[in-house]
Parts: sequence; C-alpha cells; structure tokens
Amino acid sequence: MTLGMAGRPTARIEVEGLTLASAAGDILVNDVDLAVSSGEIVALVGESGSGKSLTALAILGLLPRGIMWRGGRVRLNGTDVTGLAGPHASIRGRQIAAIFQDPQASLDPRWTVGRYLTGQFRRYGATSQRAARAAAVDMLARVGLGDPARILGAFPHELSGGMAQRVMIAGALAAGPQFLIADEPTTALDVTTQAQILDLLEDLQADTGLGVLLITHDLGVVAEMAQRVAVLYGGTVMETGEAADVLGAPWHPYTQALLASMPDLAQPAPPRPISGSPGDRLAAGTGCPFQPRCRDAIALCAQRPPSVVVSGSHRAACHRSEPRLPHGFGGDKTQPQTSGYPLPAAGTSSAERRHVG
Ligand SMILES: Nc1ncnc2c1ncn2[C@@H]1O[C@H](COP(=O)(O)OP(=O)(O)OP(=O)(O)O)[C@@H](O)[C@H]1O
Repeated sequence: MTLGMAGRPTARIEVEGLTLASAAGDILVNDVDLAVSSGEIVALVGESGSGKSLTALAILGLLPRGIMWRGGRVRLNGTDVTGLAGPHASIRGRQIAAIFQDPQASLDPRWTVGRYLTGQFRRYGATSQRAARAAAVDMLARVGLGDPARILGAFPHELSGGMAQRVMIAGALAAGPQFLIADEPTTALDVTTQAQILDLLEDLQADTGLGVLLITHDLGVVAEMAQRVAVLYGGTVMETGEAADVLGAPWHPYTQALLASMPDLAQPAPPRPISGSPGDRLAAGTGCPFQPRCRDAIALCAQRPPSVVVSGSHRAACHRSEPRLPHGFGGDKTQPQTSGYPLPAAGTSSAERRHVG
C-alpha cells in the first residue's frame, strides 16, 4: 500500500474486465475496467439501463438473482474479492459501504433510527450499547442532523427524504469504511435537498479521505464533484478519464450527445435530447452499442466493437473519435465540436484540484 494524501495509506478498488449477463444470455455489463482510490471521487455516469447499478452491486458482492458473472475481477487493496461469499465478504462489507437512491426503502419501517444506528455501531466494534449510542449521536451531528435524541427515537416514516439519506450515510460510515459507493443518492430528493446531500458527501469525503464511487445520470453533478469519470452506454465504457478532460473536450459522440442534452443556463440554445432511447443498442461484441443512435456512425460501427483511442488517462471506445485537447489548449477545431461542460476548474491540472492524493 502506498502513502497518499496527508500521509494516509492509499486504498484502491480495481475492477478489471467485469462482464455480467442475464439468465437469457444477454451481456448487460461488458468488459468494464474501473478503479477508485482513497481520496478521490470517481463518477460512473450514463442513462437508465447502462449498467451503473449492476457494476456497483458486483463490487459490493450483492448481484441480484438471475445475473450471471461472465468474467472479470474485483480487487480491494490488491486482494481478489471477486464473488459473493468466502472470507473476503466481511472485509468488503467493512471497507466498502454503500448508499442507494431511495433511503426510506432501505430502512426497516419497524425500527427507530436509534435501533438501526446503534445496531450498525455494535456490528462494527462498539463494545456496549452505551458506546454504540454515543457513537450514533456523534455521527448524527457529523451528517448534519441536529437534535440527535429526537432523531434516534424517530421511525423512518417520520423523516424527510433528505433526513433519511443522512441517516443512511451515518449508518454507512459506522464501519469506518475506506470506500463509499453512492448509487444515485439524490435522485429521489428535491433540488435543494439534493445540493445539501451532495455538499455533505463532498465534505465527508474531504474530511475522511474516503474513496467515493458516485453513480449518477447527471453530468452537472459530475462536473461539480468528480475528479475522474467513466461514461457507460449499453454496459460498455464509452469514455473515461479526468472529469475536466472528458467533460471539457469529450471525444465520444455519446458523451457529446449527453452534454448537449443537458440544459445549459449560460447558453440560449435549448438542450437537444439524444434521439432514440437507451434501449436502442447493438448487442455487446457485435459493434458499438451506441451505433443505432449515433449521428456520427459509419458502416464499421455496426460491424466491429469500437477501437479504443488513448491519450494519457483519457480513453474513448469509438471508431470515429480522435484525441482532442481541452478548449483553450489549441484543440483540433476541425473535429465536429460540441461545447464541453463549463467546469469550475476546466483547464487546471489534476494536481491543482483538491482531493487528488
Ligand atoms: N435482476 C435483473 N435481471 C435481469 N436484468 C437486469 C436485472 N437488473 C438489471 N437488469 C438489466 O441490466 C441492465 C443494466 O441495469 P442497471 O440497473 O445496472 O442500469 P443503470 O444504469 O443502473 O440504470 P438506472 O439508472 O435506471 O438504475 C438493464 O438493461 C437492466 O434491464
């Protein structure tokens, strides 16, 4: 293990060649590579059905019935933790925590917050009920929930969506994990609460040096929070790299189309939805999954899986993509340009941005 930010050891999740299929044999996640280190936020982005949640569940060892593991490995700090059972399950449970879209549904309606949280702290090392309760009170304050006595006595239906998600975050952090997988953690919340929960996640990540895998369909959230991003379509990584590079100068037509489909308050032009639906895709291995919806497609795109274009850590799987430099760096202006997302730190090097260990 190497030393990272502030001398803390750097932990790492590595996913290599993850391939998952349905019982009917359809490839749902195709040869996905992904890595998350402590101290960074990595975003996994894509439309509904692109394979984001299955990738997360595979890392957690929580794949639903009917999903078949066809290939690939998950490593945690160099140890192979692939699969569901065995001695690694508890290591993974302790070191990789997760929160999901619908916090109310994740909480048992019959249990008070206190019972849930003290149970979490007991499970992860508190030696007495009293110590567990004290830890729960501290953690509630840490996740921004004042009046802990009242919250501990509340049942899930008495909490707002934002409060319930804060409780879930408190429960997830009880184990003192190295990683947090946040699967669409704000999708079910109103806009103001979304921003508050994302701020909280960012603060906790900065304080603790957690590695965060943030699953979202919202490129605005990626631009605000993530250092690195992987863009999925049809279970395949279409483009990956530093968020500033991928969103500032996207190479892949799918990333470009996703960006163009977002409302941009600074531009008078209305957002352009991507034609077709996420269900329109070529089967994995036959060609580029995005070919049926791609405005740049050529015959080859339906015939052969996309070739990978690489420049540094920036990669795109596309027969048509060529590396382009971010705006302001003299990029190739002869390529069809889709304006990149107005990143807060566009053009700054990764070393200049915070959180990067
Ligand atoms: N239990 C299951 N059995 C069969 N197919 C499934 C199952 N779970 C997911 N799938 C399929 O796998 C594909 C990827 O699903 P996944 O839930 O990972 O997508 P996602 O990107 O997380 O989408 P969303 O944003 O809607 O959650 C989809 O085509 C979905 O229909």
